[in-house]
Amino acid sequence: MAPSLHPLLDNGITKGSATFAGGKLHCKCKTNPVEVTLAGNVAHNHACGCSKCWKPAGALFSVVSVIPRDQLAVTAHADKLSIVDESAAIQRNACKECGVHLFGRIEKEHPFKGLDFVHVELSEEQGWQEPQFAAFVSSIIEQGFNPEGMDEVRGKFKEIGLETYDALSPPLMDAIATWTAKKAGKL
Ligand SMILES: N[C@@H](CCC(=O)N[C@@H](CS)C(=O)NCC(=O)O)C(=O)O
Ligand SMILES: [Zn+2]
Ligand SMILES: [Zn+2]
Repeated sequence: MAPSLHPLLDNGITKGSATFAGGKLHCKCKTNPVEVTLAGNVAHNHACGCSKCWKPAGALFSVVSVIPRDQLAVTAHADKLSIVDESAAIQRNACKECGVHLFGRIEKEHPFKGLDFVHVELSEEQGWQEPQFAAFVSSIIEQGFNPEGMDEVRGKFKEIGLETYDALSPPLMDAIATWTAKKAGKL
């Protein structure tokens, strides 16, 4: 059987809505779930194969996107959140009970500072921006995926119309490099 990329990818992609105004994310706790309210749609939604982004059980990839941090509020049970790895650029806030990551925030100087990372599958609302590309695809091997299966994985992304990259997409890599060049006074 073909491996599951992610439930939001395995059966093709559902397009988001241009007029969608946001909604709520919940962790998977049956009682007292952590609630995060997003006051707008997300951007740069993509599949990520890296080892740090939260994935649902059985999925090879995370589906992760960004939203300006001033459009994100923890609206219930914030006390259940804890930062997974304080030393990472992205401080991923996970529910201590169910392990779901509710949001990732960048506090240090970084090209994406000001944006929070979120997983729209934690919402029941429809209309979130659909995944646009697949990032850090080769990183799934680091987590034990058989390298011989990579053609199949990249082929599945191609079938659903997503480009695959082993870092971020070229526009995002260019944005990072531009930020770095400006910081160093080269641009
Ligand atoms: N191969 C590495 C890649 C990790 C990585 O660089 N992840 C990217 C995409 S989420 C990143 O920007 N990480 C910053 C962070 O996790 O703070 C892994 O799988 O752990
Ligand atoms: Zn939870
Ligand atoms: Zn990642």
